[in-house]
Amino acid sequence: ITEERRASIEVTQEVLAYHITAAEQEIQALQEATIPSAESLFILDFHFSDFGLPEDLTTQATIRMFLDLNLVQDFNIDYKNLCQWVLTVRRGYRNSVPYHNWNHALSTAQSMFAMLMATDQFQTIFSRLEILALMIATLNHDLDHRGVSNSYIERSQQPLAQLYGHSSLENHHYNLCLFILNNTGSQILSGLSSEDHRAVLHMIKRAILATDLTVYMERRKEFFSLSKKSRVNWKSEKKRDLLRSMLMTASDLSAITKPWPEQKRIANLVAMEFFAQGDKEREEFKIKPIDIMNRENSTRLPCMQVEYIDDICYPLYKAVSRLFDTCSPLMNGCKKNRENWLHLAAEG
Ligand SMILES: CCCOc1ccc(S(=O)(=O)N2CCN(C)CC2)cc1-c1nc(CC)cc(=O)[nH]1
Repeated sequence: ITEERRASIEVTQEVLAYHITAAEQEIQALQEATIPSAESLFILDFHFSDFGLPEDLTTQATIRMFLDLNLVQDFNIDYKNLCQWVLTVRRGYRNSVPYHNWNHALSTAQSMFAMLMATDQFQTIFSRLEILALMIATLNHDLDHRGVSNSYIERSQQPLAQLYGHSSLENHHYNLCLFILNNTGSQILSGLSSEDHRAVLHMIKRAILATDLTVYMERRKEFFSLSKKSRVNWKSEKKRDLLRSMLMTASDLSAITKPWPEQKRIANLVAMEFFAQGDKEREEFKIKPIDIMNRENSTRLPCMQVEYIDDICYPLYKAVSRLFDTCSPLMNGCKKNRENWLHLAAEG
């Protein structure tokens, strides 16, 4: 694309970065708040739901995760910068989008937190830097999501498609993540050596790009065969990169593992977003939207969910549980929801 096109998109990102920087008194309030314990916030539970959690407690829960993973002291993170960073990341999400909003980001980060805290092996497999990268990546992985898929963006020739080509959304999410990390007042990585700083940014980028489902589908075969081995040598960076990517997807899709009332509620938000995109495609491109985005197919939603579980979700949770049995609640929750959706599909 032309230079001025690139420049104008960069300006848009600058303007966006300015608008999402948190307000001073908000930072003050979070900084002075007494952060509740992980137990009182239920953030150690695989069945955690942030439904009904007041906004200010969602940011406090995020701080609690960083504190309990010892990331604040391990990386000398300035506490005020951490507060500003969390509030700015939260503002980076669009609350006008039904599903891909701050609640999804928090839930994704909490699923990663629950897996890391439940599984002693992760404490030995992953370095402190890798754990920092996973927590930053889960919170930032859908920043500024517009509620439409890559294919829509690429088809509508939106600036993001011209700027990034494929995985356009995930590249945008990473670029905003980088913007916020470089923003004065939210530079939580300023205490890292330049070598650690470069390494953690590389891992954050890899982790955010891994949340593109097409990337997951390409790489999962190798992970599934790893999961059938009796022992895995996680010393290899390549294997750990693959594991980090798979755990990103397991966290990203974790709504499918939640107790039925929560899964039902979330699925309706996902459907709202998909159907809204379908409506846009119908009027903008005069095309019939694909099945899952076609509002007329809402009766087919239960069997779409069964397919989604069989094709995308369950195989992943089965492989993760085979390697790390402490994560089996995710597989069991997913299996239970398959029965729930199948029951609804049968009612028809
Ligand atoms: C609930 C409304 C219908 O929801 C779906 C319908 C179909 C499929 S799909 O597996 O066929 N497939 C996925 C990859 N796309 C590129 C093509 C379509 C997935 C979902 C779904 N996705 C998410 C993740 C956002 C969460 C969720 O609960 N359900």
